[in-house]
Amino acid sequence: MNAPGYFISFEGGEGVGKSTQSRLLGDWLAGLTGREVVLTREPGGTALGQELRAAVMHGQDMGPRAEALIYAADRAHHVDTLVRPALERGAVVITDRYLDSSVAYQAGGRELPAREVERLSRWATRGLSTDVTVLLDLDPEVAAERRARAEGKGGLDRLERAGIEFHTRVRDAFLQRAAADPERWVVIDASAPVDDLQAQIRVDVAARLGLTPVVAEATTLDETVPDSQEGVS
Ligand SMILES: Nc1ncnc2c1ncn2[C@@H]1O[C@H](COP(=O)(O)OP(=O)(O)OP(=O)(O)O)[C@@H](O)[C@H]1O
Ligand SMILES: Cc1cn([C@H]2C[C@H](O)[C@@H](COP(=O)(O)O)O2)c(=O)[nH]c1=O
Repeated sequence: MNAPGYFISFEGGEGVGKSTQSRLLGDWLAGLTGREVVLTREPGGTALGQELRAAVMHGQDMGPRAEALIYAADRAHHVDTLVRPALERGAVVITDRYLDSSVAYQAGGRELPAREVERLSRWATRGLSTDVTVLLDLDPEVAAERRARAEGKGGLDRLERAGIEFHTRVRDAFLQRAAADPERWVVIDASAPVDDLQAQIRVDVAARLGLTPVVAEATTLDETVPDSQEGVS
């Protein structure tokens, strides 16, 4: 565990519901734990990260190694300036994508060697791992339909343009990584409605972090019956 804080990531393809579920989980964990909750994302969780995001997703074409290095640079700066300081304050940090995205996209998708891609990110982050990673697993074609329906969605970015075979390799890479480390990963079938997914995510994340149902129940009771009203009939 990243004591004194908790570090949680959401992973999966584009449009699978990561930001929707991150927000809902953040609101719930703030109430449950009373801790500061920091919602962030990669790439683009910092001001420098937003510039790197624009370059890697909307800029000039580039080879897989340049792409991997830009994502790693974003991650290094994100961890140094935002994630680690927040964990040291005792916050719950929820990031929409982290290191596993690099292994899934740059190794699975772009077919760079997975060990090298992972080593690069471990070096960039000085070995900071998540406590829990939630994989929202969805058929890439279903996710693409969801994104197309989303209001205000512009044209496709560099990664979205990579094609169905690329996105199928990305999905398979996420599933393989999750299967290899079941203590860290929670795998959710993301085709269900938003509220059903959130209910399942809360149960699984609380269990992984050791936030037991007893704690959840006590929080609810405290909210329902404030101390000042105890004994009032
Ligand atoms: N369970 C769901 N069922 C149907 N639609 C959903 C579900 N969850 C999210 N959506 C919708 O799908 C779209 C993408 O959701 P969201 O932005 O949360 O996904 P994301 O994984 O963060 O996307 P991106 O990778 O593009 O940032 C939004 O329009 C959202 O309202
Ligand atoms: C962190 C990270 C991301 N990517 C890809 C995955 C997506 O195509 C975009 C990010 O956009 P989204 O709005 O968060 O879906 O970048 C990647 O290839 N490698 C990475 O390490």
